Parts: sequence; C-alpha cells; structure tokens
Amino acid sequence: MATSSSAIRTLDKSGNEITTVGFTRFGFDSEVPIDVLRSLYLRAHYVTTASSSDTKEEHLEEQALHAQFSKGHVAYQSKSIYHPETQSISYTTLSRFPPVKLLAPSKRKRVLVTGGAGFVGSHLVDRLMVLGHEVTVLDNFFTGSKTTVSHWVGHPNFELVRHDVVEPFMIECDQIYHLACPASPPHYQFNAVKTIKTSFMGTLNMLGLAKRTKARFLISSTSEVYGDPEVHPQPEDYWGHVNPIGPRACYDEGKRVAETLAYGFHRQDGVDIRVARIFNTYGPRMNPFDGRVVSNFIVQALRGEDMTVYGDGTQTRSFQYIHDLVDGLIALMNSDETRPVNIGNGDEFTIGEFAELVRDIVENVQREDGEEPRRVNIVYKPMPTDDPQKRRPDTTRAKQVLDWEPRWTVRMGLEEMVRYYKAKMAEGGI
Ligand SMILES: O=c1ccn([C@@H]2O[C@H](COP(=O)(O)OP(=O)(O)O[C@H]3OC[C@@H](O)[C@H](O)[C@H]3O)[C@@H](O)[C@H]2O)c(=O)[nH]1
Repeated sequence: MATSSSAIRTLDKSGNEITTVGFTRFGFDSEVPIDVLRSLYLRAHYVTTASSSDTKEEHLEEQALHAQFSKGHVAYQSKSIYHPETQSISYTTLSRFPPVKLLAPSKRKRVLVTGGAGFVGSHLVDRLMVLGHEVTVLDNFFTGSKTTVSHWVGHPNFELVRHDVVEPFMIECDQIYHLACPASPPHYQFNAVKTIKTSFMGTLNMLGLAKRTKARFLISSTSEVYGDPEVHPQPEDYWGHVNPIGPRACYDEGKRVAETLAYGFHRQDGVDIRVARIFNTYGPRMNPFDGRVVSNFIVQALRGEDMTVYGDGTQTRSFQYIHDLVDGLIALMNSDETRPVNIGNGDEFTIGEFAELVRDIVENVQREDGEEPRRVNIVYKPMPTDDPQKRRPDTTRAKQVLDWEPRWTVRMGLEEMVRYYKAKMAEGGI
C-alpha cells in the first residue's frame, strides 16, 4: 500500500491554513480536524488483488491520490478486496471506526438527520459522529446513497433507517435536522408531485415529531424561495419572485410551504424551529450525475468532454463549500435565532466565468499529477425554463447572529472536489 502523504495544504480566504473545520458557538463545540473528515470521504473503497502489473500500478496511483489527503489515516480504510479476474468484491467493514469524542451524557445529543444519506446530510452526519453525538439517519435512498454513510454502520452511536418521510416516524430525539428532499433541478423535476409531497408531508410529519418530543427542529430551506429575484443580493426579508405553476414550483413552492408549516407549528404549538436558507453548495459526495452545474462541469472536464453552459452563461450563482455549510447549520441549530438565515458564500460568478474557472482548475490538478491536460470546449445549450438570472446571498444576518462567515475560497473547494472525483474515477466509481 502506498504510504505517500505529501498532504495538500488548503488556505482559507485570509491565507491561513485550514487544519480544522467548525468552532465553538452557543456552547456547542463543532470543531474537528479536516484530515479525519477527509479520511472518510477520500478513503479508497476497496483494495485490488493485483493479478497483473497494470492493475497494481493503477491501484498504487489511486492509493496515492487518497493518501495525499488523508495523511495516513489507513487505520480507518476499508479492507474490501476487488478481484479483477472475476470482477467481484469481497466486502468487509472498516478495519476501525475513526475515534469519536467521549461526551458527558448531558452534552451528548440524540440527533435525527432526515436525508442523512444525501450529499449535505452525510457530511453533517460525519461531523456529528466525530463530535460524539448519537445520530439516526432517515433516508429513502431516492437520491441519497447508503455508501455515503456506510462507514458508520455498526458504530454504537449510529443508526441507519430506510424510511420515506412522507410516512410518519416516531423516535426519541433532542434535535432534528430535516434535510430530506431531492435538491438538484433534474431530480426534483423528475417526479414533481412526489417532490412537493416530500416537502409538505415530510415536513408536516417531522414537525409533528418535534412537537411530540420537544426536539429542536431545523429545516433546510433554499435560496430558491427567492425565485428569480428582483432584489440583489437577497436578504432574508425579501419575499421572493416565484412562478407558482412553473417546472421549478414543486421545489421552490414546496420549500416555501415547508417554511410556512414550520412557523405555524412555532406560533401555535411552541415548536422550537430554525430555518436555514441554503444557497448553491458543492463538494465531495455530490452525485457526479445529479445534473447540477458544479458536478457536471468537473466530470465533463475530467473526461475530456464538452462543458455544457445553459443559455448564454450570463446568469450568476454564488458557490459555497460543504464544510462552510455544515458549520453554518450547526451554529444555527444551537443558536437562539428563529428567523430564517441565509447560509451561502457571496463569491458570485457568471456561469460562463465559472466554466472557465473549473476548466483551469481541472487542468492545474492534472498538471500537478504529472498528466498532460487536454483543453475541453465550452458549448452552449438551451436555458431551462424559469432558471434564475442572478443569485447571491446577503449573509449579514448569519454574520451578526451566528458569527458565521464562509472560510473556503471557491478555488480551494473546487480543487478538493476535482481530486475527489479523480480518485473516484481511478477507482472506477465514475
Ligand atoms: O450543465 C449545466 C448545469 C447547470 N447549468 C446552469 O448553472 C446554473 C446553476 O444550476 P444548478 O442546477 O447547479 O443549480 P440551481 O441554482 O439552478 O438550483 C439550485 O439552487 C439552490 C439549491 O437549493 C438547489 O441545490 C438547486 O435547486 C443554472 O443557471 C443552470 O442553468 C449549466 O449552465 N450547465
């Protein structure tokens, strides 16, 4: 097994090295070393029984890619074995779980994460687990995947339940992060009725649970509640500009009604609610084929395919890295703020500029890895109906009430995500 660990240095917006993510806010410590998290999302999923020298070389390369990040956390690597001759895998669990904090019972929370096997959910779960809490994941695996959290299966603090939130669910818990809902436009439009049903009935069921158990309830709302905004950047008191009958309505109107439900339960029944309006977020474990712009662009550039810009590429988005979002969600959950709070990064790009940035970063990473990059073309495709023209969060409230602001530059986050997809490709996962 390769032991190279020339770890990649990640610098934050002020030029300081990022070695940990999280912080202590409102008496809740969310800080964990970034290497431990990386060892979970950048770990190799299996080792190969090398029958040919070719396979062995490929495998060593792939191990080296993972090792660059995980600084030798090999103790937590899977020992599953891939047999190339028969194209089969002998699965094992992790050789050892990563250490989790030993918390006093008064500090240990029982946390329910709906949609915990999705992109955002799985990173939140990793963080809460390493911090020493008891975590239950509910997921119907429609867009989430068991593999995103399978490294915790069997841990005494962890439980994974296949369940669809449109059906009621009962459990004792202290905090509920309600994330369950497809989030990528092609996925949420695939079955529009199911999407709005998930937002409405799922949120109704989980608010009912919060009411019964007196758990604190955080809903993951979205920048899409602002629709195609006429105010820029978007503050939380902007009511939005949403087409109630368009193809995006199942998601944006669904999230708006979910917020309405949350405030209904808050006012009528005293449910302790938190509302996070999440802006475009990207990072490892995003499904490479979920159709959103960051995953599409990186996968296209890595495969040497044309990068598809929709419309003329003048529409804008502001992109936040997953660890900043998780910091913001945990800070909000543990704060006293019951008003909606935007969680997003203010670095705004036109989609045309963003395509060029992603292409440059992919080429740089390929060069650093000693490969000859092949310049891909940027091509233009029709603009989807009701695609918002501009989007940037006003994060004044998050700064004031949570003392939170994004630390990751878009470049740093993209580099890590490109390396993650590269490693997945080397492993045959893409
Ligand atoms: O291949 C692509 C994909 C997307 N795009 C464009 O890139 C922009 C961003 O598209 P995405 O699909 O990534 O995301 P959107 O901003 O449209 O929606 C997102 O908003 C916030 C979240 O709540 C959701 O995750 C998602 O709905 C859009 O203008 C889209 O048309 C491309 O130009 N090319």
